[in-house]
Amino acid sequence: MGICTSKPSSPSSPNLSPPNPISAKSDDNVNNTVPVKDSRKPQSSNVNVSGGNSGDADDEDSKDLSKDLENVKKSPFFPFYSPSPAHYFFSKKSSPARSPATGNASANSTPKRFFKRPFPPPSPAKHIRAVLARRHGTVKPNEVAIPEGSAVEGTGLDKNFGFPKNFGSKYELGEEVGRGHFGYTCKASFKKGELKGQEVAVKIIPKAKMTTAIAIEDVRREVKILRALTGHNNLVQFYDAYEDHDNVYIIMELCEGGELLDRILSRGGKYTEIDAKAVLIQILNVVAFFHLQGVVHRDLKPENFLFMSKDENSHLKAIDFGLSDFVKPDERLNDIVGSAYYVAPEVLHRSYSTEADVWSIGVIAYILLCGSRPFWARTESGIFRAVLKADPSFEEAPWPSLSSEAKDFVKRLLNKDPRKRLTAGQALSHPWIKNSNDVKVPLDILIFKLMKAYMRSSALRKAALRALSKTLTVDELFYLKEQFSLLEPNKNGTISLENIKAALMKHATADATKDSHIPDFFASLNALQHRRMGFEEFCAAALSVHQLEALDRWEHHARCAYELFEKDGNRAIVIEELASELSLSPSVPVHAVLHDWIRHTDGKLSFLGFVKLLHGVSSRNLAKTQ
Ligand SMILES: Nc1ncnc2c1ncn2[C@@H]1O[C@H](COP(=O)(O)OP(=O)(O)OP(=O)(O)O)[C@@H](O)[C@H]1O
Ligand SMILES: [Ca+2]
Ligand SMILES: [Ca+2]
Repeated sequence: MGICTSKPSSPSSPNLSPPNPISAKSDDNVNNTVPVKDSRKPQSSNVNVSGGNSGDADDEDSKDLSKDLENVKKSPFFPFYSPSPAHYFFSKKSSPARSPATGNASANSTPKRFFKRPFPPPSPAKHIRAVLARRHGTVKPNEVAIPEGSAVEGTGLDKNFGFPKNFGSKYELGEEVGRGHFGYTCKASFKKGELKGQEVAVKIIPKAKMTTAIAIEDVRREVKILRALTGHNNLVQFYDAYEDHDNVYIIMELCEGGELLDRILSRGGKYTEIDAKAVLIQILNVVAFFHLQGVVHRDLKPENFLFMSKDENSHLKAIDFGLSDFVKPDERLNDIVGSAYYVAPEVLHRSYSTEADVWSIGVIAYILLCGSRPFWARTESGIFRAVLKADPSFEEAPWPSLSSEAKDFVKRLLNKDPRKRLTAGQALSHPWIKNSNDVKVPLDILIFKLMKAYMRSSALRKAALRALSKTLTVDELFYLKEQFSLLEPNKNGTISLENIKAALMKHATADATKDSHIPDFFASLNALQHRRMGFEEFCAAALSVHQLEALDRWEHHARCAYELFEKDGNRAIVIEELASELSLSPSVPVHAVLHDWIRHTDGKLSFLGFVKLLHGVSSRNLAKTQ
């Protein structure tokens, strides 16, 4: 498409910056003992929440070590431990790491130190301690967090959910099939009527465990989101919710194939690329669906995906919306939620949205392909440090024998910058995935966010984006073509505001989206009311500059685009006019800020100005860079 002499290379080549081979970080106290916990045992006895303190938990696991080791020795999975690829390389910029030997800073002193013993395989993940502390109220350190059998009355909390109360008369409760931190799940069957004898799953959440308003709100939202999200093949089907004095009962379809975690373990940790892809396609599909509905799951982990049957090729279903929430396209959430091994860096920084789920899928993908966790430490704070600062290794077995596309895929999901991370829809368009059977790229909510920003941009920025869109490669265009066709253009290959509205209404289930975002979104596209958009303009509107910037060939893209912009778009502009094009507020010192954006020889936009313009500027972020 572009006129640059050298075409950008295919994105299938690994294109993320290599890990920083500056120094290795050894996690404090990591000795590779194995904190495997059995999720099937009642967990209240091993939940330790230090009174509302989400900070250092370094002592926490050590207490359980001997028990953990015992569990591991007994574990049938012990022989499958693979050598760990997860040694961490910290960047020069990272804060000094404590050396276990000296307790001193050692960030630059131990290049490429390897852990001597293998990492443990993935084990059931515990929730972040801050999550539990907020949900159970302040408890003393090392105390059992949940006051067993605490009275439902007298707490001052409203534990009425407004659900029907006749669970017992409709269902016959059967054996327990699974257990998590908040609830346990049993089989049940209809007592009478047409469906008599038909089996369902019932997640039972004891009201005694709902000791805070947040815990109660979580259950309300869990049911609300389950009700709102219906009709996806990879989502557990919700039937109804009941309550009585003691419990809430969530009735769902019964998944009889067990958790993805158990399947990973029973396979000895590793999946072939083909098998991993089959799992990841289903996960990405359903997560793209959540995101389009304005729902962020916030607790994606292998325990929260169930197979429908024991069959090898069984369908996978997402479960457990206990920590999920609605999020509007421009909104950022700030509560730290999830399970430590899977939590995204921006969640720990308390400013995140749907991209955080994609990070968790990156962690799952890493585990599927190599059998180890990308970010591991024996303590919660150690895991957090790794998530924030370490680059997972792609150098140890089996990574060298895996395809470069597989590695590129995982790296692009584990990009620490959420703006540069692929979305679920883009991940389904990645070269590693896109040619597999059963891949249908779903409508991506990112397209709408980007189009909204484009419609609000100045004519100059639109011209710059148009130039950049002409440098896109075949692989990048694949995703945009898929998205464009989902908006159902007319015969001339153009889309209107009506097409966009219709596509959103069709792909987003009404219930969920009413609560989230669609009405404001349409308002922002009003400028499209009297015209149609062709594919070329759509590419300019829906390309993500941040994501292109994450590629090795970004410089090339940008230079080519600037050449095109010089031919068709660049023009002489004075600083005041540029400031007004950018709608900068009068408080921005425009001469100081925009000085280098304009070429002094001819008064046109410089390369720097062009790149800045591509990113889109606001008075706020300009003020920040000052
Ligand atoms: N529909 C279902 N069919 C079969 N088993 C199920 C179903 N839903 C849940 N389970 C089983 O029950 C377990 C606990 O359910 P769930 O994950 O919803 O509980 P939780 O207490 O919220 O978990 P967590 O500790 O991860 O927050 C699951 O891991 C799974 O083994
Ligand atoms: Ca769960
Ligand atoms: Ca849960």
